[in-house]
Amino acid sequence: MSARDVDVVVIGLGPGGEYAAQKLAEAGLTVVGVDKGLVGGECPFYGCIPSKIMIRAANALAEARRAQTLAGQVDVRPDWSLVAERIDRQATNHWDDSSHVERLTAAGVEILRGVGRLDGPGRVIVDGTDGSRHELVASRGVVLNAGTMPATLPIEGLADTPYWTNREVVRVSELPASLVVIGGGPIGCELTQAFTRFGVKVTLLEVADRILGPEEPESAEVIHGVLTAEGVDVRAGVSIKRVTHDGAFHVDLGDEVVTADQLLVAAGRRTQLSGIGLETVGLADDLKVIDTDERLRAGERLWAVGDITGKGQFTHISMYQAAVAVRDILGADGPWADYRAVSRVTFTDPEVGSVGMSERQAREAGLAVITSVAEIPESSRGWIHQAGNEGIIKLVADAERMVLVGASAVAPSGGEVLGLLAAAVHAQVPVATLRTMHFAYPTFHRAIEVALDGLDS
Ligand SMILES: Cc1cc2nc3c(=O)[nH]c(=O)nc-3n(C[C@H](O)[C@H](O)[C@H](O)COP(=O)(O)OP(=O)(O)OC[C@H]3O[C@@H](n4cnc5c(N)ncnc54)[C@H](O)[C@@H]3O)c2cc1C
Ligand SMILES: NC(=O)c1ccc[n+]([C@@H]2O[C@H](COP(=O)([O-])OP(=O)(O)OC[C@H]3O[C@@H](n4cnc5c(N)ncnc54)[C@H](O)[C@@H]3O)[C@@H](O)[C@H]2O)c1
Repeated sequence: MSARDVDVVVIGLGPGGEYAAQKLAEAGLTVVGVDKGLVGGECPFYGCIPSKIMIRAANALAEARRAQTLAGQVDVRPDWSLVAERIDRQATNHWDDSSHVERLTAAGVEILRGVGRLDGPGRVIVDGTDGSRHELVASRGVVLNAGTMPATLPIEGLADTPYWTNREVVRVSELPASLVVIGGGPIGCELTQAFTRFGVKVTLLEVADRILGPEEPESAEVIHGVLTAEGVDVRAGVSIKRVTHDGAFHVDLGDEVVTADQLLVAAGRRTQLSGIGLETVGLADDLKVIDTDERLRAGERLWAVGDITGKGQFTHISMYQAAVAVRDILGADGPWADYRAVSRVTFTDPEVGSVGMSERQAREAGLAVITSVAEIPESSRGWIHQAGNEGIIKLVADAERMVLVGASAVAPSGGEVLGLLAAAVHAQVPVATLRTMHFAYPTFHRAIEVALDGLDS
């Protein structure tokens, strides 16, 4: 078969690949997008969107329960079928990617369904799911957006059990009475709280000495406390020896066995780069993460975007990087990638928003660090809010330049409060300037003013 000439091939149409393919086609380039699964990737079908629909519903239940202490009796009878139906019909269209395909096709992107692999600089072979085979030569180059899969854990017995990952949990139509969650990262914490609020008895197992390891210890402490108060059995520092299944799951912790109806493994992600032909473009064939420069270039006529770049496994990172790669491919003059002020939100309640460096990272970077923490319940808005007012604002400043290099906002709508702090870190606004701001009364973000005051002490 003779190779076909195109301008760009995008392998993997997750959020970043989808964005790049659409923008490049709209700019007039000949673009072929390749995906072996659902066009749109993890976020719309198995990640952000379905999980946030669960969380929205679970938070509505929590607010209804809080109403009892603030406003009067409420009869709360959770009904998961509303959540399952919303995910199935509204969010994923029964896990059908037609709307994503139509959007790309309308922009002029040709979609090939199948496995794509590199076959030299600018060259791609696609083994189509329909048995077809395509050889493509991309004159501008290839954008790689191969994304991640749930990590598999080498725990004895686990692989022989029908455990859930994020792929299965988004399809749950009936809730179990009890659930063990392995992994206290964002997925584990978000889903633990959502299921708990729907009445599931959840045990959360974390191997590290605390949940939400990369976040500030103060943030993790708030979430640990909230989950525990809601009835979750949170165990940090555990070592799982073995898992068995006989209708129920039995998780052996050495000195104790935890039993539940279902098991969710949310212990990180793994890239899927083996067999993708990295060695044909001069890269090692066993890479777990692909190194990129500030233009997202990974090699000759090769750009890499998204989870595979190791710069943060977030939809907004993937799309940010895709925009940078598109600028480079179209010959623009930047701006190029800058990761100083990456923001992220774990959508527990309270939400954990953070931006830039943690205190630990700032110290490890050798900065002259000063920090300050303000308590949300002690703010006027926190006091008014009462039930569900847990949270903190933590600021991390470089004392030499007196600018914020990192911050956390753990609060009701903490992800929204974070916006102000993200702008401050991104634009390196002097602390002195932030202190002259008007902080509307009584908002949650007004607690930032208190934390700014604390930076002197
Ligand atoms: C439960 C959960 C909740 C999450 N919540 C959030 C959130 O709230 N906010 C947030 O920012 N992020 C969230 N994330 C993370 C987010 O989903 C990912 O960071 C995001 O999808 C970006 O991934 P990506 O662009 O690298 O590619 P992915 O979305 O992983 O997509 C990669 C695509 O590449 C395809 N592919 C792979 N290899 C090949 C190949 N060789 N040939 C052809 N196709 C291939 C796959 O089929 C897939 O469609 C969540 C993730 C999970 C699992
Ligand atoms: N709101 C968001 O933006 C959001 C939500 C969910 C996921 N995500 C993205 O998806 C990624 C994957 O999420 P995740 O929570 O699966 O991964 P993670 O890597 O962030 O956390 C996994 C957790 O599992 C623990 N773990 C690993 N092995 C274990 C074992 N054997 N026993 C017990 N605990 C174990 C780790 O110590 C860690 O705390 C995240 O890093 C994040 O970037 C983002």
